[in-house]
Amino acid sequence: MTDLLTGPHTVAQERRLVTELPGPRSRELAARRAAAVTSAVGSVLPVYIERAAGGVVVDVDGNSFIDLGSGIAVTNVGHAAPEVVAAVQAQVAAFTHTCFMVGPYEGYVAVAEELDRLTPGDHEKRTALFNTGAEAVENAVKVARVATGRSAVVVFDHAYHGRTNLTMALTAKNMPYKHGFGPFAGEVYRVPMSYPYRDEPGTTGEQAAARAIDLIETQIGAANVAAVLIEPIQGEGGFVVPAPGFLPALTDWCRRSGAVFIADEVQTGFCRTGAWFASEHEGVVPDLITTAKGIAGGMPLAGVTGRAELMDAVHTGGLGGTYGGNPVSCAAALASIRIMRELDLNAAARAIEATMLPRLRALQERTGVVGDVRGRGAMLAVELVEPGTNEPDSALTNAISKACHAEGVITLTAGTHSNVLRFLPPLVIGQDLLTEGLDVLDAAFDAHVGK
Ligand SMILES: Cc1ncc(COP(=O)(O)O)c(CNCCCC(=O)O)c1O
Repeated sequence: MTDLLTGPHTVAQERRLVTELPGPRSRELAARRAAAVTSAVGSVLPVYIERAAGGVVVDVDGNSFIDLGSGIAVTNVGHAAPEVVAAVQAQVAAFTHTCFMVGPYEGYVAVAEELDRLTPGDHEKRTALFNTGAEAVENAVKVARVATGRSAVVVFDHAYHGRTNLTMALTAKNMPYKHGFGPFAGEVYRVPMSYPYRDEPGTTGEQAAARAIDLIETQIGAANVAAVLIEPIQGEGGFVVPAPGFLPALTDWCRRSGAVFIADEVQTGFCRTGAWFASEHEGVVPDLITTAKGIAGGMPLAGVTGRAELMDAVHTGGLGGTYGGNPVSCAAALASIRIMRELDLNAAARAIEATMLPRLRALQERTGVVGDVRGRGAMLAVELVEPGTNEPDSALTNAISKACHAEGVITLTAGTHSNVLRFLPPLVIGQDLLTEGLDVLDAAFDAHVGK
């Protein structure tokens, strides 16, 4: 566990509340927001942020929060990591944008070399860079369709892949992501996920895969499948870790049927789960892999990396976009990857798991409302249910999450039934700060369970 980030913190690594929440300046900003920003965009916290570093976020009224959300699995290297800041400052002063499709630059190539090197598999790879996870997923599907000449895309229950038209079609949960935004893109087919907590007890990964494959073969036709797209650990769907054997069985089927296996590692990538990519935990080598979030220390960057013969099957000019692989984001990514390597943030994520899992399991023992504890590395979750049942308890989940916010700890929820508390701390968070955050979580459970 690294206590020291990558240089002196610009913000004290402490939880400290100095006003009521929200404080006066946050309240002023909330009033301005109501008059300027659509209510269609929500926010989890009632406060407005002024600065952040390491594992701490400070609001405009001087309140310091322990961050167990990392801006939804983005600031893996910590907020405002000094090396990232320095790299961004140098690049932004050199040039901010040329459009790689107009005037190419080394940073894009260097990030592509890193992604080709770091992603699973020792085959020849190629990369294309974009801005957001949804954009990466959209383009991975484009590549798979051109490379196979097929159109069907197979996705899973509880999946989340983005908010664009195609990625809404790929995403499972209706509210808030899809409701009212149809019609959605066609040729998208959903099959059951391996969800050990909610599957028939004892269902193996192989059995769950056979269930999905039977539906693919009987209702879609293997020869029509361009891609099977899956998150190795489902993120917004509730940190669902498939049973061992599920992912390898799906990749084997893809190899046999000529479909492209796409791993969506937007949320699981870049040391988050204790490996560079979550696919590695089961020895899975994706044909294509999408990345974003943790790649660039908070700067917007996303990528599709995959087998050279698949990526290069697309005609020149078929992939691109104005900002894809922005040079400032690429500089941030190269600095972030250097931090991950030099600080061994894979080991840091595994150390976070070793600290957190016993505490989460103790909550399960003590409270009777934790139906499941799951995840890998620093991507962990508890699924909350009514005592003695597996009935989702979204109200309790929301109450506990908000109670943590009120005590200066940022937590996030997830799940198809909104009954999952998920934890995504920066991988560089100090042990003491993490432990203090878990103490606040314990107290929130005590204050709300059984009430
Ligand atoms: C696996 C996986 N694929 C794709 C995406 C989409 O990435 P973008 O960068 O948000 O487009 C995500 C983004 N997850 C957080 C969405 C938050 C929200 O919009 O409410 C993901 O987790």
